[in-house]
Amino acid sequence: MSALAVPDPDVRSAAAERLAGLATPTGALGRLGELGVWVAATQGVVPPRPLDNVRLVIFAGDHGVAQHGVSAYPPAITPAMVRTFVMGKAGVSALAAAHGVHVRVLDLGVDDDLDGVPADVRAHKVRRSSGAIHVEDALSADEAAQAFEVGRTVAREEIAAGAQLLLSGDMGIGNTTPAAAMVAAALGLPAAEVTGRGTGVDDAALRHKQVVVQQALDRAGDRVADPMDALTALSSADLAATVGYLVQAAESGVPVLLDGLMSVACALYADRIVPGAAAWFAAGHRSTEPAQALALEKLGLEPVLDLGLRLGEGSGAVAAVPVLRSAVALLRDVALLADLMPPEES
Ligand SMILES: O=C(O)c1ccc[n+]([C@@H]2O[C@H](COP(=O)([O-])O)[C@@H](O)[C@H]2O)c1
Ligand SMILES: Cc1cc2nc[nH]c2cc1C
Repeated sequence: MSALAVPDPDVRSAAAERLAGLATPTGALGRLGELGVWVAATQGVVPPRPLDNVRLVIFAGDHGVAQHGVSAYPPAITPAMVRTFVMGKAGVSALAAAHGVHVRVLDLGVDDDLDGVPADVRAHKVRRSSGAIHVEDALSADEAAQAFEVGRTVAREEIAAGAQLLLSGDMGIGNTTPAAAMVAAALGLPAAEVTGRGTGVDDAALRHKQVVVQQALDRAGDRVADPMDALTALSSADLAATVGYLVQAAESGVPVLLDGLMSVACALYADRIVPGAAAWFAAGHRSTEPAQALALEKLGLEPVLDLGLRLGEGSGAVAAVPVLRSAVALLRDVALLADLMPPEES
């Protein structure tokens, strides 16, 4: 792979200079100022263009581990929610409608034929459910590569549709278990430090979930040193596709707003596969999952929002879109102080 471009450093400097010259007190725009500079650098232009075409892809799949007491909800929720996204009635659908974000949902590994769901949603299925990671690999190496390529292709399609900002979302009962294992494997941490309550498991189920995550890590062993092998052992079709999507966005120089644990765990792997990819990512929100916080820290990303959200679906990323648009509006539309003041007598 050729070296990854970074967001334009000259444009970043020019944007920082414009920010410093706005008719606002120095530093008064706080994070909004920094975000505007980041968007300008990713676009390669000052002032940045308005983010009119923002596109979310929700990667859906089931997880064998969900049959083993790690979630507060049954796997049947996954296909039900895919149908709900298609109807535009999920939590993320309401947010996306409110904020003018285009939503696409893709089945990578839902354990259901999804009869009656539009063909484009079903066209990328890699397999029905992924392996139960504490006892078997999530995927074959070929399936991992196939899912990764689907993610890349989907990102290219979204970019061809004019995406100025891409968002990644997830749907899959049980997916906080593989995502936590992915983060533990990447950071060399034990299960106890990364495992969270997901959809809200009780104390006993949380302890069991920790054991399951540790079994998965022990089973995968040294293979986690290679990121694609780690995805084969510990992820799923939907998560491997998300990694490919994020890699392609970074390689295409399109900025990404990340969501909760699954999105950020996949960003960690995108940055392992293509070092420097994280420069193209911003964190939409802080989820309640400990592994998400650990992965964000490793990536050097500070979340825009901290609302106690743990919905997934891309909801935290969509909720942060108005903040990013605000940042762009300020850097575009505020006068320069120098234009308002008569030149100083020398
Ligand atoms: O985004 C997050 O950080 C997040 C945290 C907890 C739960 N979720 C969502 O809930 C589901 C996974 O939770 P669980 O308990 O089944 O592993 C999945 O559909 C996710 O979208 C998402
Ligand atoms: C209802 C429901 C909606 C979701 N959206 C993302 N994960 C979810 C899990 C459940 C249980």
